[in-house]
Amino acid sequence: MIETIDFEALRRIGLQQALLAQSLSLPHEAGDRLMRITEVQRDRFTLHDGHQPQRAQLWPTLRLALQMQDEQLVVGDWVSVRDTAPGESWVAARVPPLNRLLRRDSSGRRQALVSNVDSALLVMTCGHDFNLRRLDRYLALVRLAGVQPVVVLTQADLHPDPASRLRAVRQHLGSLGATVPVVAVNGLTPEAAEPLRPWLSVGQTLVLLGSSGAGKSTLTNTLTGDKGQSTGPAREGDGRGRHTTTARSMHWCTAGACIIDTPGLRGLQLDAGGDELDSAFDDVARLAPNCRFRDCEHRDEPGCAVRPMIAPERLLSYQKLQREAQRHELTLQDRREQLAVWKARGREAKVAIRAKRG
Ligand SMILES: Nc1nc2c(ncn2[C@@H]2O[C@H](COP(=O)(O)OP(=O)(O)OP(=O)(O)O)[C@@H](O)[C@H]2O)c(=O)[nH]1
Ligand SMILES: [Zn+2]
Repeated sequence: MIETIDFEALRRIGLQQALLAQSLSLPHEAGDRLMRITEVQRDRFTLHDGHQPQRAQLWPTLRLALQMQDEQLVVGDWVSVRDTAPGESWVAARVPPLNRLLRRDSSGRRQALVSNVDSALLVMTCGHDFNLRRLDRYLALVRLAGVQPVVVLTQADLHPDPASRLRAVRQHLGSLGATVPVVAVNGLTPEAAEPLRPWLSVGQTLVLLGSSGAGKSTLTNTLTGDKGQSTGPAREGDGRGRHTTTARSMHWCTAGACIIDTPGLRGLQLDAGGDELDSAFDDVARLAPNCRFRDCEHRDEPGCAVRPMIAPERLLSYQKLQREAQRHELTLQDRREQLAVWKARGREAKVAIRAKRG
């Protein structure tokens, strides 16, 4: 692929050295091109090469490989695209992503949301949508993937005292606050971009997460100058792009960054076991070894080192998510045990058949 690569153009839409290096070891044919997925419609994709968008379908071998690994291609993935005829293009291989936001769907299966992102804007309003427990859930989702979170409180213009909301979030986050910036904006005005500058420069990729009505699309439209995603970073917009958020899609900020808008995630379930969750709640987990009792649940035990240091709401979030993680681990354990039983039965059956045949 290297001979046809326009690195500058790809860098503008988020390509990093590490991904480029990975792409070189993919199986490829002459003429394959490196592109980024900007939208997914089942087995059809919209892709971009930094100059223009293009459509492609999923190459059958790749479809099979993904199916076998229970994986999906998502917005943000880098892929190689192969043309077999004019107007007939295929996604032939995926560059292993640097990171992915993962959740579990209602049947407990792992589902990727987006990949290869640098930062995640956790969007909620200063008003009715303000919810610290939900914020903790999103925060864990993002920290589990090693992605930089930024809390964005929208509708600051409608709230009598947005500064009090900022304070509430900072208090809630406690020691974690040092690594999680919190800003309040009016998403309808261009000034909303100001406090977000550090995450908006060329080559960066950010994703917007939050419930429906939190102001994600409004912020996207403001940051992209309402250009919409069909136009791409190198061309001027025609204003057609305004979308309703029913699917994830990548857009281009006027300041240069790539931005992925997502629909609200109702009933978000994390894809993490207890230990992984501890790493996402390191503010809590770090203190736990100092509790008097090794199995302290940080509720009303004497000598608890966690409770005095962590905001009560955040501790509740941690305990709730830990319970979910443990249930998830149990389900996985059940499945493994079930599988072992089936395998054993299969072996017994084979033995019985052989014995019968003599
Ligand atoms: N006054 C004011 N209104 C805002 C602000 N941000 C969003 N709104 C309004 O709030 C409503 C919801 O905003 P959206 O951007 O559609 O919310 P969303 O998060 O994209 O919602 P979904 O697309 O359903 O996921 C819209 O009517 C916006 O105009 C803001 O900062 N100030
Ligand atoms: Zn404790």
